[in-house]
Amino acid sequence: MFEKSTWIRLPRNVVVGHDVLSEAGEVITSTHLHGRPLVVTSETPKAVAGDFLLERLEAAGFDPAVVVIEAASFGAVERVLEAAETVEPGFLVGVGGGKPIDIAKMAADRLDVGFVSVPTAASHDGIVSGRGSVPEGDTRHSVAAAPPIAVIADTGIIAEAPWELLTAGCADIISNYTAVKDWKLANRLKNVEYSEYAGALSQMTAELLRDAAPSIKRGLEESAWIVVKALVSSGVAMSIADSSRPASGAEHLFSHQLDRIVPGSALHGHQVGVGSILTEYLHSGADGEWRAVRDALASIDAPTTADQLGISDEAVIEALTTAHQIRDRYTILGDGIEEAAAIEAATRTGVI
Ligand SMILES: NC(=O)C1=CN([C@@H]2O[C@H](COP(=O)(O)OP(=O)(O)OC[C@H]3O[C@@H](n4cnc5c(N)ncnc54)[C@H](O)[C@@H]3O)[C@@H](O)[C@H]2O)C=CC1
Ligand SMILES: O=C(CO)COP(=O)(O)O
Ligand SMILES: [Zn+2]
Repeated sequence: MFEKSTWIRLPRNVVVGHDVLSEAGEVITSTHLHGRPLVVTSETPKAVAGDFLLERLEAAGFDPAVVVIEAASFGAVERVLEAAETVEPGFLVGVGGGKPIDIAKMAADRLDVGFVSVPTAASHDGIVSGRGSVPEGDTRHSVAAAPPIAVIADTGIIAEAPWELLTAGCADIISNYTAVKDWKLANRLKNVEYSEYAGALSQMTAELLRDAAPSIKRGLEESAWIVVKALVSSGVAMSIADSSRPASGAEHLFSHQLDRIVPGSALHGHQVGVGSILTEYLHSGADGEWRAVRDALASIDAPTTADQLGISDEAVIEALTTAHQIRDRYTILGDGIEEAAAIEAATRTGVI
């Protein structure tokens, strides 16, 4: 008897383009979300988009409230839940980079209300995904949550964000190459469930972005458009898989470990990009495809070395040799690699 079943939860409205934040009231109304919006944001995103969004929501007849968070932590989720006790929101809106969006997503899930994603930077592929990524002690959780009901990505705002945030988003996408390789490896060696559709979509997204690299230029709104579309596509792959596996392998474990060892040194996307060079080397060897990964990163101006990340060689080696401990996710790192092997990989690829 056939007993398999699956739920694929995807956003209903994905609205991308110039000045679309002006239409926020209309976009949200069309999703049939009701009640008070609770806007979850951080300081800069509030200034560049949050305050304007509050105005637009009021103009559309909503009575919004706002909570400002600083970090991606379970404590921040609790702060939003506390704010929700008085606001009694009908839905949550995450405005910002990956951190406020993840917090709003997880808090909405806990409150069992809808969630709207308003990225102010194309810096990560959590814009659309049904996951939250949160550090806790010496581990990093990939928390299941509902994906946004609507995404409002204003390319005017995103194009004005610092260029580094856009190159970080590109690198987060380029890292899909190695994430998919790790996922396939885990399927072969550990019988981890693998989705051909999610894997193919994730890989194709990285390929399309690599091919579009010549059109991705500083200060060009068209570039924000290209990158946001790729981030949406990558997030959909995670929703199809119901896991961050299509977009997060050993290169992400490496980055999560750097967040612990040298917190705040570099952007998530930049760290996973450099991690991808290293793990591609571990997958395919000295004559393998690590140069293609490095060149793809360099072509969009993303860091390819520890120096460019602003991270010491020692931190890179420590992160690479301990990344497998971050979570129970089988990757090319297996049960851990020897320090000598890590030094060899980092030296041969020019990362250190
Ligand atoms: N849930 C998921 O599937 C995914 C989650 N993530 C998570 O997202 C986070 C990384 O995202 P980031 O956006 O790099 O972090 P972030 O939210 O800390 O943003 C990075 C910086 O950009 C600033 N910023 C954002 N928009 C700006 C604008 N328009 N102008 C000027 N500054 C602006 C923020 O204030 C912050 O200082 C990590 O915690 C990562 O684990 C990343 C990928 C996928
Ligand atoms: O960053 C992610 C995908 O780009 C997902 O993060 P996790 O590794 O926490 O699942
Ligand atoms: Zn990522």
